[in-house]
Amino acid sequence: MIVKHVSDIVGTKNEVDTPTWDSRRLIVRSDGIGFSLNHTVIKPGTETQIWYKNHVEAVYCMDGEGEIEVIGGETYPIRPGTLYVLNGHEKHLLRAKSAMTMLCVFDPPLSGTEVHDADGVYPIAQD
Ligand SMILES: CC(=O)NCC[C@H](N)C(=O)O
Repeated sequence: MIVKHVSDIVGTKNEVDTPTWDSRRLIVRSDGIGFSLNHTVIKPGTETQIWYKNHVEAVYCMDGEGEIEVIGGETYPIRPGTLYVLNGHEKHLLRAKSAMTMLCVFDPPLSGTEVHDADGVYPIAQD
């Protein structure tokens, strides 16, 4: 059994704070359970280009408002209760009108320290 509190993660290498989002990696690859889970805050007034070509990500919005634009596709509003799953590895733009608190699940799991590369991609974790 694994029990953690987000305060155990804040300020460690498994909190990744970028100009557009702050991600607390609650469950990581080394936990050995086959997926990872982040508590992520998307900063208000930001836009982030993302492409999880190596992962499937499920995102559940718990607070805040914004939108996701699939590049070459549709734009969907995000509000508390919205779930989206990037099961087609869609390139997208994530925009936050207000601070959005998101629960993010990744398969395969993140090692915990990943940041986006220039294309918005995370590598496949090796450690
Ligand atoms: C919702 C989203 O994709 N945010 C970008 C950060 C990422 N999900 C993470 O928490 O590592």
